[in-house]
Amino acid sequence: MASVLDLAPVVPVVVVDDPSDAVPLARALVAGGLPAIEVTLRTPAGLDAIREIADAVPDAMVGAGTVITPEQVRESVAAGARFLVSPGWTDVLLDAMRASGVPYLPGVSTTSEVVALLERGVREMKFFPAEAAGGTAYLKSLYGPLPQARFCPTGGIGPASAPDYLALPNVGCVGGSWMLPADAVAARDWGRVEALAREAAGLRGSGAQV
Ligand SMILES: O=C(O)C(=O)C[C@H](O)[C@H](O)COP(=O)(O)O
Repeated sequence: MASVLDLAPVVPVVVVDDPSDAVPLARALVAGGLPAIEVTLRTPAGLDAIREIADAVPDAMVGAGTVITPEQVRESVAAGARFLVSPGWTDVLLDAMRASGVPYLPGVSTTSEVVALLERGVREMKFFPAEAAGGTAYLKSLYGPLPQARFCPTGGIGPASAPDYLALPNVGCVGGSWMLPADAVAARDWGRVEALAREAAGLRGSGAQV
């Protein structure tokens, strides 16, 4: 199964309020070079947005974020989600994600959660909330004892800090919403979203960090 961490260096995290924004927004992200898109289920429009992007933007790889129940796992996959991301995990949620047939990233923020996932055979995780939970320093510290765990840090990351995360050997990609500023989305300024996506797609690791 393809790894979510290797889809793209930057995964935009999208909160859709108006379902009619979903397709133009996804087109702008894809045009800017960010094809892997996490649409959160935080808003009621989330599932419809996934469905519309899956149907109308074939070059996008749309996934579902904020997945916290087995029902949301099933609904997301039925709507066309090609990967699943959760902010945290339980065994119930993990079982449903495993059974979904699509790649998934359970969320962690502590060492014990990482160890518990490794114990269950899962090596790829979301690190959330990245900045608040310790940022790059925390991930560097985890790499010593737990080099087999790989992460997609998300939460509070922007264009200035993303290269520092991407330079870490245990980071496959970063997630974030910085290329979707609320005022640009409200104004339906898809050109600005595309330009910010292009900048984000050009970000790479800033050099060896460990
Ligand atoms: O909705 C979820 O499932 C989450 O886990 C939270 C999001 O991934 C982050 O809130 C995005 O982070 P920002 O780039 O700080 O906006």
